[in-house]
Amino acid sequence: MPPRITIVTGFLGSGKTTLLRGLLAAGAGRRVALVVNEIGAVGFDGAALERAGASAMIELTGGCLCCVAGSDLLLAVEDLINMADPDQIVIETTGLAEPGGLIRQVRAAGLALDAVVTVVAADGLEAALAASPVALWQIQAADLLVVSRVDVADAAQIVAVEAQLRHMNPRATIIPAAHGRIDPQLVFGPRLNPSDPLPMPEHRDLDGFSSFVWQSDTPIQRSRLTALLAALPKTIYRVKGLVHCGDAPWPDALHYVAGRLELSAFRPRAAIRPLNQLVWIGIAAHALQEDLVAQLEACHESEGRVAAWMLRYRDLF
Ligand SMILES: Nc1nc2c(ncn2[C@@H]2O[C@H](COP(=O)(O)OP(=O)(O)OP(=O)(O)O)[C@@H](O)[C@H]2O)c(=O)[nH]1
Repeated sequence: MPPRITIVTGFLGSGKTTLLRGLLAAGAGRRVALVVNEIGAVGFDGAALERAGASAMIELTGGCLCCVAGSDLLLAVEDLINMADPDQIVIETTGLAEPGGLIRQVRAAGLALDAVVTVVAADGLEAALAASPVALWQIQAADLLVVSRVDVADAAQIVAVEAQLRHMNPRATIIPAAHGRIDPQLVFGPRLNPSDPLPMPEHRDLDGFSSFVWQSDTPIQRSRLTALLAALPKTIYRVKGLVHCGDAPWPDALHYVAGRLELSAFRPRAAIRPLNQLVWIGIAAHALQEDLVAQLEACHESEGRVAAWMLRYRDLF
């Protein structure tokens, strides 16, 4: 049997990867393979998704699949079938994807599309809608709307967001989720055969967003980095990656979404080099690259502290 396709979309940092990790960890009752599309030239979500139980995974980095011809996607789907013979293939879009383009590509390839699932952060809808028209198109294209971060949003906020979503897309089922913990049957059970996408306005060149990657091989002073992130201009919407801080042996996974920062210890299976790898995404982010890189370089630990850090943790490298 050819695998069935589910598209998981949602604006930058809305919780797509977290949802997938939750679904995989819960055991979807089927072999699930993943195509993960990333805007940045470096992908970070793959390792965590493989650990969560994906039967196979292909990361397509450096741009949005919806903006280019379908060959990359179709090759990835073919590869996954050869690698793992999955029952279900989930395509995780970038946060800036226009899902209509992908729906058309999947249909044109004769693949069976079960559902378009759009993730919306309960405390992030306003910022997403203000940042790009794509956020609304993603909501309108959904068969299922998963409202993430209900564990941190307050009850009134959740009710208000659900009402807004119902207004924007009356036909979609709305499912609340904390850390992606929902019954996989809710996502993989229904075969909804999504309707053909509405013709969307022109969507090109990521609608003014751009990205750059910053890498360095010197540990960072945590307080300086958090101060830098706290003072970021609003046009930088999403930062993600791994950093080694001078106060810890292990890297931290860094997630910054519209002013909200999360740093959490991440135990890698092998040493990570370069030590710091961050993707920066925002409106004309490339224009701020030089300035931000200079600020980041100034976050490095001093030579003396780097030497002490290397000595202390040398067995790990
Ligand atoms: N508390 C809480 N945090 C969440 C939840 N879902 C996602 N997050 C956090 O939100 C941030 C972004 O989550 P991701 O799952 O990486 O978002 P994404 O949509 O895959 O991000 P992009 O691929 O960059 O667009 C991370 O810091 C997550 O830990 C949730 O349900 N509860």
